[in-house]
Amino acid sequence: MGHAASKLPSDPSAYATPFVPESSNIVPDEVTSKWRSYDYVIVGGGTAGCVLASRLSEDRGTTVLLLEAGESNDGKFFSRIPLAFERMLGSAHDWCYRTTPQQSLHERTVEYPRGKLLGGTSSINAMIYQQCDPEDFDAWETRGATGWDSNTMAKYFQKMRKDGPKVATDLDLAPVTKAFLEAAEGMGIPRKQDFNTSAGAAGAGAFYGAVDEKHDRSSPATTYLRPEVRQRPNLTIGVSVHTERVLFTLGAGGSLRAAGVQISTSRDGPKFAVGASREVIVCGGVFGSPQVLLLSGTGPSEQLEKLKIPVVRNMPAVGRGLLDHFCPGTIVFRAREGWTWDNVTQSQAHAAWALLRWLMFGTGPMSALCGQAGIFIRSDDKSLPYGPDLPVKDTFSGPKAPDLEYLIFPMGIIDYGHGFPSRGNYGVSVGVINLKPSSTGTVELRTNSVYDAPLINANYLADKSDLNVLIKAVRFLLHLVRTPPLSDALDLRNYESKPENEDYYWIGDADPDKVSDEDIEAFIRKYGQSATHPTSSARMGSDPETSVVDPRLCVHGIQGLRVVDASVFPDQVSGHPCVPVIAVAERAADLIKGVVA
Ligand SMILES: Cc1cc2nc3c(=O)[nH]c(=O)nc-3n(C[C@H](O)[C@H](O)[C@H](O)COP(=O)(O)OP(=O)(O)OC[C@H]3O[C@@H](n4cnc5c(N)ncnc54)[C@H](O)[C@@H]3O)c2cc1C
Repeated sequence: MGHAASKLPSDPSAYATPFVPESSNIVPDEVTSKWRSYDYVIVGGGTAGCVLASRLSEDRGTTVLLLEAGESNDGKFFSRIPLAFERMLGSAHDWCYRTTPQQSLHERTVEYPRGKLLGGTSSINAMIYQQCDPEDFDAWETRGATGWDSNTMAKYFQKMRKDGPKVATDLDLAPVTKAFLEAAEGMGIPRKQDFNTSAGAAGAGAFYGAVDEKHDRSSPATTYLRPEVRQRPNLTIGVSVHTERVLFTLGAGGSLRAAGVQISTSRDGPKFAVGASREVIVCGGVFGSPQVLLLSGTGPSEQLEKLKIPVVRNMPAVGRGLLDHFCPGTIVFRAREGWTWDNVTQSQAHAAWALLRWLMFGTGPMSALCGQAGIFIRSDDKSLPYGPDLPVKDTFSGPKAPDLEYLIFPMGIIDYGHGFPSRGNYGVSVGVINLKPSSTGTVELRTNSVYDAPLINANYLADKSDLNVLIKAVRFLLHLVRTPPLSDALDLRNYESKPENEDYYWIGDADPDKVSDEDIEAFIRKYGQSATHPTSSARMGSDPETSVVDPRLCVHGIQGLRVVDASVFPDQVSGHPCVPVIAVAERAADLIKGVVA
């Protein structure tokens, strides 16, 4: 039964059974029958996990246990402030993953922030609210994800508007952001009032934010798990607890069934087990979910055998097919005084005043998004100045969906937020994002412990097409920033090639008609980063060789085990993935409840 008395317990003895593990992941029925048990055990209280915990516990006769490795989101001040989300990055509430050294990036490792608290990455993200392009979901359906087409997803986008994150539609914009949108319009890119309609993502406009009426972050943790939901007697939420592995029982004819999970609060601390009479639902995110599956013996057998993990089922696709939105870092353009919001990063007095305004009135820069606006275009648009015709693969979701995004930040952001222009220097920063990459990466185990981060090889730019599309995209941006009225806001040089004393305003200072592809390529390789939207490491599909879960999100060949989070995306989305993750979890809840077939 769920534990009504103590909410958000961090001691597993409040809701689980002490357990002495053996090496096998398969446990006899006489052992599992002694465990404390819930109808559903959800592994990972992140974006998707919060949605499922809320929906599945709506029926008071159903017991649900949600297990989150991080702490509660309550009282995390910087998580609440829209403009200050980056203060959460690198904190105790970030898993602080990094990629393995990337061959294409001079062996650099790349940061991979992921939320480690209730709400998961939706508690540390930039709060951009975007449903992405309807063609994304029709492409999923075509790829074998039956039942996930755009019409179906539209119903869940609608449903989440009621109980999910609140949506702010009129957030403040800096003058330079407005100038960007006008310049884009001047180049023939249609202006968008709302990215969340059936018209799709292509166009230029200000983003809506997952921000509530008080201008606080609004996330699955603050909405689906609002206080009255947390008080439900049939819902137990365990925090600061790692799920180490799923445990299985064998049924008639050797059929495998997920029986529960093994959990702990530290590497060497005591272990506990907890049973799931109906299902274990893994919502650990794009790195956490494949890690838990691999530790449970469900993954590529040769990888598991090397780490002496007993193979429960050989599943070659676990941790394969990772897709990420890659960008050449943030490109900083020298701006003139008065157009940007640099004073928030450059002056403590200004930052303090902005914070006070946010606290007292919910207004001012702190109440606005950091990534304020987006320009979504297609790399095959012949009307736009992309420069030399470099070969690029057709990875579009459909005939209208974009494959490039320009994300506008109204201040100088150097080296991915590790620095800002000094006082008196101003900047506007742009993330140039390849939305539909061809290169795929892997998530593998480093060790056989959940306390060691997995090996994440994003494999950036392995396919030349991904490099070419970004070279074209950067050249287009260099043209765009020289278009009025944006050009009035900026103070750009026009260098033909990289200057001797390269500074953080390179490559923005490059002449778009003269800079070489090689100079742009060198910039991309030197500064390239993740746009932090990885997906597809435990893909949905019908073939167990190339996918992990079927279209009902059930793990192939195992009863009572599902995966629900960004890892199941069959392909990348042409935009920001958080809202699609929530909609996927909404539909998963209906699948589990049997409301839809
Ligand atoms: C810096 C940043 C900014 C972003 N900005 C945006 C944005 O503005 N808009 C947008 O749409 N998207 C944005 N994203 C992406 C988006 O937030 C994610 O794609 C989405 O939240 C992922 O949801 P998820 O459920 O797949 O995983 P998560 O939300 O990461 O949930 C996984 C949860 O599982 C827990 N967990 C993992 N392993 C275990 C284990 N073994 N035991 C117990 N618990 C475990 C984790 O702690 C976490 O809480 C951003 C991402 C980052 C990092």
